[in-house]
Amino acid sequence: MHHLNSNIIGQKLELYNAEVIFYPRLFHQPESHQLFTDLLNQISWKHEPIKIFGKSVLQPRLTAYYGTKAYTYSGVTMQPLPWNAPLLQIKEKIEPLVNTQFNGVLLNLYRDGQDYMGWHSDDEKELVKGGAIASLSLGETRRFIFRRKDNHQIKFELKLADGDFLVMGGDPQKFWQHYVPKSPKVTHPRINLTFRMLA
Ligand SMILES: O=C(O)CCC(=O)C(=O)O
Ligand SMILES: [Fe+2]
Repeated sequence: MHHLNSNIIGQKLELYNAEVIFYPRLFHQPESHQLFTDLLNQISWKHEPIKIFGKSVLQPRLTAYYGTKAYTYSGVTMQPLPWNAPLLQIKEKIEPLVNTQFNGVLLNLYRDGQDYMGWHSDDEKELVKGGAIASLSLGETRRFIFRRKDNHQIKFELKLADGDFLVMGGDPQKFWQHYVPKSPKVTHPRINLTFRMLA
């Protein structure tokens, strides 16, 4: 059990050398549903390319980036759009909980189970070292899997459902990667937001 600056209690996950705290259903209905709809309508969703081994490839999901600092992610520099109302609504709830201030948020829209995110660590050099990454999931439940970088057989799986909140602190990105696999049976969309602190 982990107690952070409020009476909301999260579960600390037992991941080697990582500080990952899970808050199931931090947001619930009707607020989570209202946020999902507002984000779907008010975020400027784009189908953007990334660079893989120097080649430009469309990402298998829609994305957006908001905040106050530019962010280079998978070889592409994103200029932030200014915070909007639903993002501020979320930011104001999570910042006291995580006891930190975020200046950027990356949004992913998984339109259905064909959309996914490949294995990666969030270790871009412009992220503040040791800064937490705070992830909120809305809409459809999707699998979220960690694996150790030094032994890909060691895995840890979560199902991230509507309103679930996950804080990756300490240095999980150094020892672990994570991904959101395809889920062919899923037909409904999911939105994920990862709040970040950029130097
Ligand atoms: O959709 C998710 O839960 C993960 C998103 C993620 O890993 C990222 O944006 O870096
Ligand atoms: Fe990530």
